[in-house]
Amino acid sequence: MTPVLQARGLGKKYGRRWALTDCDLEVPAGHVVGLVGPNGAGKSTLLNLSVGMLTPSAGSVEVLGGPPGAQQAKVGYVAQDAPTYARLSVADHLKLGAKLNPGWDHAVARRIQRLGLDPKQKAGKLSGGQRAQLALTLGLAKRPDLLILDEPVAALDPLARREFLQDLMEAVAEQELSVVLSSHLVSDVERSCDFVIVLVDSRVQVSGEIDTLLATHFRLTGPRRAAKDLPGDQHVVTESHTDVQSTFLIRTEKPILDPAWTVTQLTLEDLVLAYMASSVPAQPERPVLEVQR
Ligand SMILES: Nc1ncnc2c1ncn2[C@@H]1O[C@H](COP(=O)(O)OP(=O)(O)OP(=O)(O)O)[C@@H](O)[C@H]1O
Repeated sequence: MTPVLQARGLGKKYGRRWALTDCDLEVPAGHVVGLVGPNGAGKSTLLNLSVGMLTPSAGSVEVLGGPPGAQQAKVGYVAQDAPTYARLSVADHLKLGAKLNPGWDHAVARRIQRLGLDPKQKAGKLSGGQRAQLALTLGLAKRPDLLILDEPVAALDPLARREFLQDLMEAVAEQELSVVLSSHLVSDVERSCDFVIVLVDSRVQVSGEIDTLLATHFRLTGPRRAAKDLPGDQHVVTESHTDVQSTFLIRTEKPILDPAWTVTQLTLEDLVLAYMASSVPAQPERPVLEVQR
């Protein structure tokens, strides 16, 4: 099956600064993909490259098997600022969407009603969260094969955020939709995604199906030992030591046989934070990934 998103050596620089570097990715169809990373990591840059709003400075990206922008009817994109037409009413947006998109889902009006949005209200007069709801609803109603959402729930209140992510998961199950959504909240990704891409400081640190990643990453705690003395199949993501004890977060496909270790399973949050910590030395002022429940 054609991957919905495939990047090879993809990079983008603004002036002299790389916002995305050496990005190799393959995202299979049928997933809700969480693109997670702190502010300024390069998430929007990757998404904008994927929809053809930016051109790469290096490498290439394919969307649904073709160049970005070639299959506009099949790709839905909601940018970070939830763009809408300020002077058009909510109802006008639905009419316009129906005219422009052959596969338009006319049941969308019910969702607008459920959200309590007044069809006569001009989009410019909606609150930030309401505007985001409108933009996301239009994105879903287009019934694309791939929906790309940049920080889709950032402006929503906690209940609306939960409901939207639930709607998204239902749409994926019903419409054979694939979704790539960016977030700096691990909890959003934990709740709604089954595939994760961790992007830190312009580089993809790890990507894959969440179940597979959690089944191959472990925390080992035991008597002090150097990383070089671990078996070759155990890739160290992070390590910390006291005088007598070592803790490693490792990735391995093989069973851990050494009885000296206490082996602990990781949560997604543990895994994401470990890859973030492994990417750069700690700096007090650097932005951190929010963990919010
Ligand atoms: N148009 C631009 N011109 C110059 N630099 C830019 C531009 N857009 C983004 N950048 C820089 O590229 C880097 C990555 O930005 P990007 O917006 O992709 O990050 P992000 O992960 O989406 O961040 P956030 O979570 O804050 O939205 C940042 O250092 C940012 O300052």
